[in-house]
Amino acid sequence: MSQLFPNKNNKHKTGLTRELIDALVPLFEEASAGAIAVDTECRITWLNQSYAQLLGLADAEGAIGQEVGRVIPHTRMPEVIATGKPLLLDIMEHQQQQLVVTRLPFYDESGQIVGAVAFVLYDDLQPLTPLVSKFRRLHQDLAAARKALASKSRGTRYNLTDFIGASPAALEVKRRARLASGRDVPVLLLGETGTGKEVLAQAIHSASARAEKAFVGVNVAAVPENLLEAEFFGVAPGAYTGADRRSRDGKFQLANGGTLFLDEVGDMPLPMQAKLLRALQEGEVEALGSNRVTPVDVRVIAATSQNLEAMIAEGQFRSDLYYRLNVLEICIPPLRERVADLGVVSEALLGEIWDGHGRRREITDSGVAALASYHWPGNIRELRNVLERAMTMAEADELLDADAIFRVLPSSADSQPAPVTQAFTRPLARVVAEAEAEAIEQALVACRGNRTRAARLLGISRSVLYEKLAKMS
Ligand SMILES: Nc1ncnc2c1ncn2[C@@H]1O[C@H](COP(=O)(O)OP(=O)(O)OP(=O)(O)O)[C@@H](O)[C@H]1O
Repeated sequence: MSQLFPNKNNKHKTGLTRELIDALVPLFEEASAGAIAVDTECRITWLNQSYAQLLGLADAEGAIGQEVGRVIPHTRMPEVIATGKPLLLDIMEHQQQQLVVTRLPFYDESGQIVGAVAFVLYDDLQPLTPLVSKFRRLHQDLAAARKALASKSRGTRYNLTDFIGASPAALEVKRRARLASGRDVPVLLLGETGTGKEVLAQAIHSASARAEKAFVGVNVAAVPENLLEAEFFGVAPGAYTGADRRSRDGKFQLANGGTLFLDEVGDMPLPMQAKLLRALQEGEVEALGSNRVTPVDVRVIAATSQNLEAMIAEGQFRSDLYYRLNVLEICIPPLRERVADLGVVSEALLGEIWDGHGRRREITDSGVAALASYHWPGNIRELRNVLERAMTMAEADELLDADAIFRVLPSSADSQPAPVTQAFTRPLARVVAEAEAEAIEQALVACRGNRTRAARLLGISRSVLYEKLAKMS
């Protein structure tokens, strides 16, 4: 006697009997838009007339004995036969129409699969539109949430396109960052505060072979000296007496397989420098209070705004650690040295700020020129604050022009670069080169980075401008 469910070991007395099937199949057949049955070799044993019509067949008889995949290319009947499991609700494409199908396996009394039957429940998805679009929306939300979660668990928010800038200096930074992504070597990022060292570290990780693994950042300057070792190498269970006897992973273990970002590495005390060097040389760490070493595989990206070479000369930084960290060095220039980028960076930042505030603002050329008059000791972080203040202070729909910028710009007295202590007389070629570089930068600012317009303004050809820019970088 055939059944719709297996009856192995006689445990399930509820398998559908032939009588029930005989009663149910006509009911289903009548209610559905088509019905089909196949044997264990996936050959069609039965096909009703309405399904034959739906499939565009001249008659049902002609399909009997044929392999089901030849008649219905997207069928999943072979899967039902292979797994013995029903597919209760599925959407199947057939000649550009979508059919809602239910497929059930058929068993004999001994629990052997003998075939499968399928019913087309709907051949018109119109009535299901609200359900289907809700499903699609939920699906999209799920995919977006998964993506956000994955990048959060990896600890990164930025990739290389987030490092804004098109000046020769910025392009060189990006070129070196791309190089760093392709090589699994330590990187040292040098730059003043707010120049984007963390942005770049994350971008390098995101474009590297370790991208799917963790990016773990630690700001050395922010961790009290006596906690640094535990922070880096973790704590074994029971290492401390008192309340917290549990073990805790250190940043090295958390970053295993991925990237460890050591921000403000110049602030690391000498004893900790020795321990870090050992961990990097040996590729293993020992948790505090443990006598076991654990192998770790981390790629280190270190960053500092300090002059490490001067610190080495003063005995404040270990030269062996410096050479270990500085396999590939990337110097990020301060904003005042790439004023040609002020326009594009401001526009990008205004876009970001706008996302948070709901009001879009544009900056005018005179606004950008006003920004160029400032020295930007806090670099892009400071520029962001200034633009945010300018946006808040501006009248509704007011463009950010020079007036709007000067209203919020710190006074230039606070920001003048340190006086240059140079001999007054300098070689003429140098003076000319500096004047030329200044003229080019001013033209680029005036034209908001548009090189064709800048070249026209300078009265030189575009190719000569490119040549000069390449020499300047
Ligand atoms: N080139 C850039 N393009 C776009 N945004 C940038 C860029 N550089 C920095 N920023 C923005 O400026 C802020 C500071 O960047 P980040 O934290 O990477 O700087 P940092 O050099 O690591 O600073 P610090 O040394 O103070 O930690 C962030 O909001 C970042 O998004």
